[in-house]
Amino acid sequence: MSIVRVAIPVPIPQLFDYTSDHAVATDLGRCVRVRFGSRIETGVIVDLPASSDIADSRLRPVEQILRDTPAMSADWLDLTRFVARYYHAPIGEVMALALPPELRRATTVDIRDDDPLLALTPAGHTALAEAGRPSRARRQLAALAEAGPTRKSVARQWPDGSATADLLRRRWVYPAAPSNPALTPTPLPTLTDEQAVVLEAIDSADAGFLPVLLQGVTGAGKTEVYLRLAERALAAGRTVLLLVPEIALTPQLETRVTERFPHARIVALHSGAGDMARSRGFLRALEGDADIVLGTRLAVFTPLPRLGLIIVDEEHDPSYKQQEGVRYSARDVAVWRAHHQGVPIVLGTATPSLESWRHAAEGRYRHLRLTRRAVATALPTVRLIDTRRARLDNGLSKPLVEAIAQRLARREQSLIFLNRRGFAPVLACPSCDWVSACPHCAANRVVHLTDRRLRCHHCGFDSPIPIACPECGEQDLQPLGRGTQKLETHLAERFPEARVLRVDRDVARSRSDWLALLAKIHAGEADILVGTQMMAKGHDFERLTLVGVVGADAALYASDFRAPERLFQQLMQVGGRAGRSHLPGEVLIQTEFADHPLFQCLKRQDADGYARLALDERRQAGFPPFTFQAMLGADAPQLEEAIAFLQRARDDALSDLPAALMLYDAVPMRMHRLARRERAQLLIESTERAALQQFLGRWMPRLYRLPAGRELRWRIDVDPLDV
Ligand SMILES: Nc1ncnc2c1ncn2[C@@H]1O[C@H](COP(=O)(O)OP(=O)(O)OP(=O)(O)O)[C@@H](O)[C@H]1O
Ligand SMILES: [Zn+2]
Repeated sequence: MSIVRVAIPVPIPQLFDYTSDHAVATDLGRCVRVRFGSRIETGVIVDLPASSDIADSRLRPVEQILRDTPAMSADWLDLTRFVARYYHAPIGEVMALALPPELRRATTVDIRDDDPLLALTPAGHTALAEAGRPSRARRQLAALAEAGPTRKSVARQWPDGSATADLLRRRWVYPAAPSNPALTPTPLPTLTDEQAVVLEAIDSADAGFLPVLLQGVTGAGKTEVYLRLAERALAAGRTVLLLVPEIALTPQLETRVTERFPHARIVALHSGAGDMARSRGFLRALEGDADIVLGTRLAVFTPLPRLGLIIVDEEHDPSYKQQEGVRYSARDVAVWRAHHQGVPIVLGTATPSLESWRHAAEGRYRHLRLTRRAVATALPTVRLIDTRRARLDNGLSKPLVEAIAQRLARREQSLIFLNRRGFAPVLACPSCDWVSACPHCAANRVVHLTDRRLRCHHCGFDSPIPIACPECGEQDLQPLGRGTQKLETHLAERFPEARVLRVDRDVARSRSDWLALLAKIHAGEADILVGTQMMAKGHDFERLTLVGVVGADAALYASDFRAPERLFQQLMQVGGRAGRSHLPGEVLIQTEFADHPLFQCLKRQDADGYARLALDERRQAGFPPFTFQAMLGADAPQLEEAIAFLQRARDDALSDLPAALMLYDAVPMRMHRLARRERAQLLIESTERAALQQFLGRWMPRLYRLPAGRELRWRIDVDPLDV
């Protein structure tokens, strides 16, 4: 009988011991079914210790070790352990997050939904030419070379057929795509001088961990650099992990990658894919049956034997940070993973996060740049329209209206960026104090005119728009402010001849909606686009030459210290959609604060200038990246209860607080009520990351033992984004 130590997806930060009569060393990393309380759970075997602290008589036997699926590799176990340690999350919860749903449910996943043709890789041909020790694998390889591309099921029937999996593992053979004449690689574009320099710099670097910040202006051709790097990794028989911030960006990228590498095995993983597809992709990667894994944040947990390169596109994007459950940053985890496996990682962006920019400036990351666009001869010109002086007609200034009219006349596209969906952010009564507040959140409900409802964008609660004020009966309720629906209506009235298309989460509800919208825009079936940040990223529309920005000022003076950084990144990105091809682009930004340094940097499109400026401010204020933070959050039906818990946590911390640490007061969160729960926070700050980590390591176990009401929930967020 042996002891099996298991990580189980429960919110308790410990591992659990079971016994097994037949566990063997190769079961390490395997999924296992165990009884936990009265339930059966799927866990992962993380250790096979010689003994347990718990008496044998009290240990339960495992129900079943799932040997049909391969064990998780040691690398993968290290990865999840690191995430649990760094983010102070229970290891079982990290594994539950990292494992795909069907594995957690222990359903069988058939990853072989086809029976591929096997063919020799260049490495296979080399191996064949070398006079190696005769082995089953080499005999099978020779047979395959002789026969030409052969179905896997057929090759398995040959005398040395059992070595087929071995050949795949060694990358001597690969599943050739079906003989489809369309599947020839697209011709390579000639690299720009700057692209060539960047590739040279990464190539000439020693093999091993190499973090690169690739700062390239919008339209500089960063994707081409990624593809060339991937090509090299594939040629060396290594795999590539490519992360993107949004599901919306995966189809386009997948197409580009497939066109470039028609014979590579590409796995796309994102939350929009079904459970089964995700599970299949994960297992294929685990079994070494994927060359390129492409996906959003969660894909960072894909097991990848022979990992050779990691790319994080739009590294500054806040969606890399998970905001619930295990609050990890996929970008930061990716950097750790590259370091752990000793491979290069490329963080690409036009507007680096201040964290990454500082790492680069101080030499920890290699800073490579693309300063010119690949196709277009110039970056768009940026003009600021001072709305204190201009008269606005329905929120639009004269220069912006004229610029749109010009584009219409030239049959080019315009994009008006307004990062607020709905018709108006609030409905108000002119006669009394009534506003369309959400009864469950500390927020107003948004007027949605298309389906005539008031909807909370935080908890989803909605109801029909009232005909009269619920408080005083006034009939003339006023929608205040402006969202994309209202802007769309105005633009359609102002330009009756134009085809106006709104692109936000209300119209693009599903992935297929999105794809349909994108296809429409590409086909030139829209003249004026009204879009939220969904439109800001990554897209490349040939005839889009004007970007107008309205209603962006609020972020300048928001209480979140990161709001201006995000605004700058967003506006640079959305502006970067203009004039990417052969037509020159123009960006018009309406603002009341045209003299603000942020807008001045935008006007010059000076991401470095902005980074210096913002970092100076952060240094003076003692904010990250000059300090390191963790946030203890608590929520409960009553605010007092949440605060009281944090207060107890704070008192506990004070007994053990190192000098480098600073503890703030327990306070209500900025949005103190969400979905009927009151929320409070306690911020911990340190000038040294290690000191913060050590403290959290001691403090967290004590937090689990603090008295707390049944309704109270708490969580820790390391490197929080919203403070
Ligand atoms: N060397 C090249 N020769 C010709 N065209 C190129 C070259 N490199 C890139 N392109 C083209 O330039 C356009 C912009 O490239 P890409 O989309 O990779 O830019 P990007 O740097 O990722 O921009 P963004 O950050 O704005 O998304 C694309 O249409 C791409 O096909
Ligand atoms: Zn709500």
